[in-house]
Amino acid sequence: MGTALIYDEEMTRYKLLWVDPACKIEVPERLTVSHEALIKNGLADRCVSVPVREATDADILLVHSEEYLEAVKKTPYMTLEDLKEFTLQYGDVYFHPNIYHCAKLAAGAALQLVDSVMTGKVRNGMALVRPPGHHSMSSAANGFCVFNNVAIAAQYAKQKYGLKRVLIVDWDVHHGQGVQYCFEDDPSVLYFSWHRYEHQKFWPQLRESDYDSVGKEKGAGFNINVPWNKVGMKNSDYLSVFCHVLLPVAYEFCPDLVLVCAGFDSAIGDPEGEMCASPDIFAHLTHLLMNLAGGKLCAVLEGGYNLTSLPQSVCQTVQTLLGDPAPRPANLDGPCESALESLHCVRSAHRQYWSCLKHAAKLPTFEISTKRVKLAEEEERLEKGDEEKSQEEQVWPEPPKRVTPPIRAALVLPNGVACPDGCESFGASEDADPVIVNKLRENFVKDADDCHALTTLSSLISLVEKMEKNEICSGLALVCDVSMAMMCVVQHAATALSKRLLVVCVGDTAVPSDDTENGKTVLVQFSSKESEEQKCKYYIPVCLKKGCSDASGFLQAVLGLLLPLGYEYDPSLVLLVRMPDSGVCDSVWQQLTGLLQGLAQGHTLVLMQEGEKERVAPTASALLGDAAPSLGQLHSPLPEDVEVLERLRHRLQGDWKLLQTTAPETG
Ligand SMILES: CC(O)(O)CCCCCNCCCN
Ligand SMILES: [Zn+2]
Repeated sequence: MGTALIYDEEMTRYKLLWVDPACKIEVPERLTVSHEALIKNGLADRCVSVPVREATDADILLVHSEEYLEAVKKTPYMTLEDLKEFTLQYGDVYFHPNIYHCAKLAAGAALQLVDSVMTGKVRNGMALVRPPGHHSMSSAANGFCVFNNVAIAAQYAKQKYGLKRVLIVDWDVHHGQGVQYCFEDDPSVLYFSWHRYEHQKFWPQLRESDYDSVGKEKGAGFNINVPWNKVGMKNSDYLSVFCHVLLPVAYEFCPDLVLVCAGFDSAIGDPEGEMCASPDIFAHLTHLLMNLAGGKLCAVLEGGYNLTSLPQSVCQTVQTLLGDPAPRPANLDGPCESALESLHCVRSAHRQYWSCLKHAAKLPTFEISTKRVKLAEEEERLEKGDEEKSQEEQVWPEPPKRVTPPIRAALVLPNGVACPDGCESFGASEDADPVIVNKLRENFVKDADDCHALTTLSSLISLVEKMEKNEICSGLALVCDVSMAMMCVVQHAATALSKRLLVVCVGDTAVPSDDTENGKTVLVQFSSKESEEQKCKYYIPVCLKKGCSDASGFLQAVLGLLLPLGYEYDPSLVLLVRMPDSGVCDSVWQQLTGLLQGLAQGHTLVLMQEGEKERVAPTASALLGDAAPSLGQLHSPLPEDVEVLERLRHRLQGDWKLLQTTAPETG
């Protein structure tokens, strides 16, 4: 299934008609440069073009009051003076004779997107709209927003499709208070937002935008606010919050649909956000959400005011929705202290609502609050000092071209095992390097005349070579001895490949720990066997009580440990090894295979035992980028597993900064 793109140039036909410094950044060009970039990069014509429609009164009344709608209906007939007068009652927003029409199209576009995804016409999609929506409230326009496009879409989806749970992810740099107010007592809609806050000094300066607004009554726990109390947040800060807050909770919530308030003012260069995250981070944020809700994801444009980073970020998002592997994340150096404090506060505030956070460190409330006040005062003084600090022009490299290899998935299968559609069957190329073959023979093939093992291994080696050259994206091999094949690839990667290898071993087996000494290989093993304590930074045994058979424990380990560590390590190849007795179920296996493709530009090589041929089809579908099946609502992870995870994170966070979830204790 494809990706929908919804855009109509009618939404560019309104603009600010008078002087208002607060609103001058919200210009029609935001939409035109974004759409033109999608065309220029050949992404628009890879999408399914879906037309906009006007939201009906009934649609709008799902969120807004009748009096507000009636008032807005009058604006097309107002004089300039009346429009100015009408605008005065709201904050940081402007009206125009054509904005009501455009606001109906923006909301209607979001609804068209929901229909396209929910009816299975497409898998996911993006709506390029203006005016934005997430600040508008039941009876008020606010922050460039007239109707709350995404809130209307959530109510519409629940009503029309009987959805039980909708996740709204708001990665815009402003707090979508309109969305929060709409759903704060509603446990069927989980609203997640990060936003520039600076201890309530940044617009809209609301007390209820802080981390302790967790939702009300039945909705308690279903509103997650991550305040950024400093500007300059980077890719590491964003990924940390996804791995340690949003994703664990989102998987536990198990939404039927994911809506994204896709604001790109959280990217570098934006005058509003003043953050430093690069546009390609949105490829990863999108990728990390694409295995929720069976891949049903609707992204609706909110903010984004830098006309260079906005189109770049939009292209990164759409290209990922189309299934292209994400670029390797630029050097991730761990979250900053302010982000860690926010992370700690949010996890602590939600401990009581989400079992994945149950063991999150508590907030020593007294100490943290006084520390925060001290920090804020300190910042106040500094702020005074550099009042005149103008926003220096930020520059950043053009996001890397994301070329998809001609072969998406290559499979090395024994005779008689069918190769699923979309995959290429891969055999040892005749020109297998004789030197390598001989070395294999010596090192790995026990009885030298076992030509079957030899051909399989040489196929593996040439497969790895072709992945290295980006001729093949991912691979899957059924081998007679998984451990031996793993050693062979580890050995080859350590010597022949110049880059880093991440080995993810699912299930018990002896692993080549000596090879992890050279820092070229990190090996993470999930099993149920307590392994002898390894002090090595590069061999990480994750011992789970029920091994990989307990979905929630295993998934929390993947989200909270494997992913952050994998992102920080930034391998050029991921080797995913499934042991015969791993006990991992297909849907968890597919989630893992899907999530890991955010690393190494999707270069994932899967090794499985020959006997597991019924695993070939589900694994191949994950390698082809199909969304993994939903895991269902996850029960609490076993306390022992959460304990193991917390201890491991604590032990490793000195070496792996993205594993941190609390600010280092300051003296
Ligand atoms: C969709 C959105 O969240 O991007 C809207 C942001 C509104 C910002 C209002 N204040 C602007 C102050 C100008 N320096
Ligand atoms: Zn914004």
